[in-house]
Amino acid sequence: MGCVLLFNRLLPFSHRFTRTSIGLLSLLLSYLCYCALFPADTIMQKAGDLTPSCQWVPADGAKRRLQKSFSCVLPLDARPSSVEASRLKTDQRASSTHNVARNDTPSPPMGYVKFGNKKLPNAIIVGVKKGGTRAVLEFIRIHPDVRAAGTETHFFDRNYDRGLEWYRGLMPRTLESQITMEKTPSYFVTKETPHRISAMSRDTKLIVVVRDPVTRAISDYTQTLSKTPDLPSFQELAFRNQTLGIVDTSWNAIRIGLYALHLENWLHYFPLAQIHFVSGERLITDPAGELARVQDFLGLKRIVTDKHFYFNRTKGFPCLKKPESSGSPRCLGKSKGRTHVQIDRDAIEQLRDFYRPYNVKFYEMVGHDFKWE
Ligand SMILES: Nc1ncnc2c1ncn2[C@@H]1O[C@H](COP(=O)(O)OS(=O)(=O)O)[C@@H](OP(=O)(O)O)[C@H]1O
Repeated sequence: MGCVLLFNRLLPFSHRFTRTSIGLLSLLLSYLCYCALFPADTIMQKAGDLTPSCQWVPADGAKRRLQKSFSCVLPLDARPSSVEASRLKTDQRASSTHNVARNDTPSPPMGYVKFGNKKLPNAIIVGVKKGGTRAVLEFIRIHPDVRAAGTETHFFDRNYDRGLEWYRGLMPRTLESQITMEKTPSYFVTKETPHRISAMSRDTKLIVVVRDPVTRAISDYTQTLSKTPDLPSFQELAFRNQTLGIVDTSWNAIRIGLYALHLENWLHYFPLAQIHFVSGERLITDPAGELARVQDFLGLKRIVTDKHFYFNRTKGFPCLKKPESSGSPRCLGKSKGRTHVQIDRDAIEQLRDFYRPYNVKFYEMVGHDFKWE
């Protein structure tokens, strides 16, 4: 400060005047460059932008408008839970201090900054339909190091032609330390999927939630019936000839349960160690135990524990406890944990006999007895 005063005294007035002019001129030039480089709409999200990639911003002050546009578009499962909300706040703090953004697009210097990058998934829940895949995804995404696409992408079975960049666009933004996940249960039974996932990355970790194939088939049928009330009976679809006990393996609800056959296809592309099997039954009786194994498999610290769950008697299933920060207890939606259609005992016994050799083979392949009897 002293130096500046001394310098000012020593300099003649005209010099100071020139120096001030140069200073003002350079300030003006910097401002003009800034406006040219970052026009308003690269900083402020357009009000009409309804793409799912719109950034979620915590509701404080002027940012509330953006949150509104987000919640209008995304399905409930895709919205960040209040746990995720507080996590995102932490993420944002972390990335602003470390200046993490190694983005595909240049980061805006201020305003509504998007943090992290959209990455291709490191781990995918590939099946099985009606196994409990939604429960696993919703439970694991409580973990601060996991972020997940809310909806099923069906990239590797129905949307493969759209390309990997389309797929990446569906993913949430993550920091370097966070794992990206998605779940699409039909992958497990789609022939092309293992090859396609391994072409994306041979390091992708795979999770399969398996459940007694007979119960799974009934659950599958119950779901289809809820959408198509004039469906033929379960027995009519499950058997070519029920008297002779000939099962119709072309019916998807039956075919999906032939786990050993589908797994064989996956093992051509992935080592068994890269596939983790969750027991759909234990997921209901001991969610914390199953989640501990999932976290170990993903190389995560065991943060999701029994403290996060309570058994909801009305629903008859484990639900998520009220997070510490805010929000309310969360159970999965009505389509999860439905009352099943009643199927006669004989048909069930016939299906048990049918699946037994496939189940035994599956237990041998994965080295675990799931005890579906
Ligand atoms: N905590 C909790 N809450 C509710 N439901 C739970 C839970 N854990 C596992 N399940 C079982 O998940 C079954 C649905 O499986 P998916 O999520 O894989 O179904 S889907 O393929 O995505 O349609 C669903 O099947 P149904 O009972 O036949 O409806 C449930 O049994």
